Amino acid sequence: MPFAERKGCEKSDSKFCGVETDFSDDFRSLLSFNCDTDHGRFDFVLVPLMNPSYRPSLVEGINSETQVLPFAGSDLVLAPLEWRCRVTGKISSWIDLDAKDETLRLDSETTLKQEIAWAKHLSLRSCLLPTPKTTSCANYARCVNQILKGYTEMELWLRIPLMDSDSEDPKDSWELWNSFRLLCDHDSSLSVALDVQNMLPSENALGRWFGESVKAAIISTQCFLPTTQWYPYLLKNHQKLITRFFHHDVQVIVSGKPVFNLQKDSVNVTEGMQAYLDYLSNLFCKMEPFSAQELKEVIHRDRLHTPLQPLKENLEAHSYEMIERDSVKYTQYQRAIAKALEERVPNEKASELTTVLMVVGAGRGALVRASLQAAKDTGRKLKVYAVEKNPYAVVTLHYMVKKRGWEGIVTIISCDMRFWSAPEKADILVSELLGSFGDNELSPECLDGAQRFLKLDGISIPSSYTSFIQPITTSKLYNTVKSINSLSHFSTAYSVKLHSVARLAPSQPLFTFKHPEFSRKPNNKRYKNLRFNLPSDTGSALVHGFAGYFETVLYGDVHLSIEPTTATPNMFGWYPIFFPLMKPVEVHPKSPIEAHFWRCSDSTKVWYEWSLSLPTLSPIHNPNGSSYSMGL
Ligand SMILES: C[S@@+](CC[C@H](N)C(=O)[O-])C[C@H]1O[C@@H](n2cnc3c(N)ncnc32)[C@H](O)[C@@H]1O
Repeated sequence: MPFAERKGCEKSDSKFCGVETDFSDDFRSLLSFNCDTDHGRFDFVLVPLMNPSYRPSLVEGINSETQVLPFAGSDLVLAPLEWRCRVTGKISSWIDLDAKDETLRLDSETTLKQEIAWAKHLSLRSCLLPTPKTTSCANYARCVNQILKGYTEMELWLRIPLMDSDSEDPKDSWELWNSFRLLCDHDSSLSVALDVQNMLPSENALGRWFGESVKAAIISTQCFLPTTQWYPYLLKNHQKLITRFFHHDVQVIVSGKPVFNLQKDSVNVTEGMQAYLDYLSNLFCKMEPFSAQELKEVIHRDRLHTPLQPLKENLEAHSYEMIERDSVKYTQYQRAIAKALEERVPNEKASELTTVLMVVGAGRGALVRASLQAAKDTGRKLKVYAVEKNPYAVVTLHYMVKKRGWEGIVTIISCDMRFWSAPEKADILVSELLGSFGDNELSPECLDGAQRFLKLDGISIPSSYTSFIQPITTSKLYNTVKSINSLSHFSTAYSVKLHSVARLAPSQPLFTFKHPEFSRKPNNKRYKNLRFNLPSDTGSALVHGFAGYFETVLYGDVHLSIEPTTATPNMFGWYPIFFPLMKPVEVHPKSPIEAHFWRCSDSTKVWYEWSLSLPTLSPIHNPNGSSYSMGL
């Protein structure tokens, strides 16, 4: 029974828990014993499909018609759905396709192909491939790659130890995974099953895996300690790790013999294993339930969206609806406007002076409302111009002004702010033309046009904004872009609610724009190169691209941010932006990443170009905005 359906664990998404078992030729009993009876209630078994003593070279006449391969029972012992949902096939762990011994190598290849063919016959959803014996695993990868290219319905999980603790000279096991998946050209049906042992790598080394395609975590019973009642429990770091796996839809599989809970008289092995499952269920139940907002957003995780272009295209009603739902944004704007009003008009002049405030890009009027509320709260007199170029949003603006009786205070201007001849100058210019990357909805170009009608000592809200970038591992997004099968999609930026990512180094500021900028001729072209160093205990990692964020100073100390370390709490209106790399780049400890970003423009459009110069050179992405640009 999935965790989510267990009593007390009623959460939105179900997580499954499996158990690793030995080979048995009585498959029916094995499954019932581990999944269906009071002895065990696991969701699925990870089990060898073939008798482990089998070696093709030792069997005479294997190809003759009378020879039966030593698989566990016939396909009839389980119903098709049981095979599919309750069994993950474990490919024989003795196989070594890169062995020097030719007989072993050929036996391994034959067995791998036979077992996969059987798993395919049974329509299994997934099979576990044994850990490569060494990093030199080209022949193993070649055979797996042939399988992947021939049959895409089944997932193959490569078993990788989270930490190589056996050898005297421990290697970074991530390298093993990386060699294998590079040889298989990032095939999306190839994933990782991580073996979790007692020793855990550093937090940064662990973090890398959350950007990789990890489908299962196999946790050894040796990781558990006994409570005073001899029930198994995990230490804090293991608890944290397993909870993180739950958050990332990783299936947990318990492996090994039960070590605790053995003092009961009638205890048998599976009752002991049930105690581990109970512990994991409790851990699952202890997770914070999703908030209403998180629940709504789950389906957007790792989904690539085309960033909005509110200047070139008129936003539709549902886009305004989404934008206006984020009440935190408007509260912050209201606070910033209140501050600006108080600074502009001293208390003693509050009843005499009228502040001229222009909301440029007024949309359906939410910032007009926030401005009037700020005026009411501070006791300041206000005259408002609402400038909007989308004629359909203007319809709603008129409706709102009429309904609220604001005709004497609010003037609606249906016009592009860059071309409007204002009848007077403004004290305060309020706008929200910000994209996930700050300037990517062309706020700089629009506000350069609008500052003509701002008084020389006038205030712009926002007063500045800065974009940030950060190198990330995200095999999921990389594979999504790759599946579109066109190089131009690697030269495009996407807005995306990042979930399956590893943030490899702290983000750094990229481009800043300040408003107003009366002192010089506006130049909104930018170029910057940034160096990122991975923390020394991360190990190596693969960079699939850059996550982009923005931070803005609305006024004084009132900020908005989507940069993860300074993010405005409970604000959900913007997802980060993602700049992919055509070819993911391997980064090693102590070798920095050097990224170059350009903001370019011509008379009709603005676009970004990006490239790497370290650790290797990459092509310059999106030259001349050929794949992705923002229309002026
Ligand atoms: C992101 S929406 C924000 C709407 C509203 N201010 C809010 O916060 O709810 C940006 C709005 O600015 C408008 N806009 C963009 N560029 C403009 C321009 N150059 N002149 C006038 N309006 C513009 C768009 O049509 C859109 O309604």
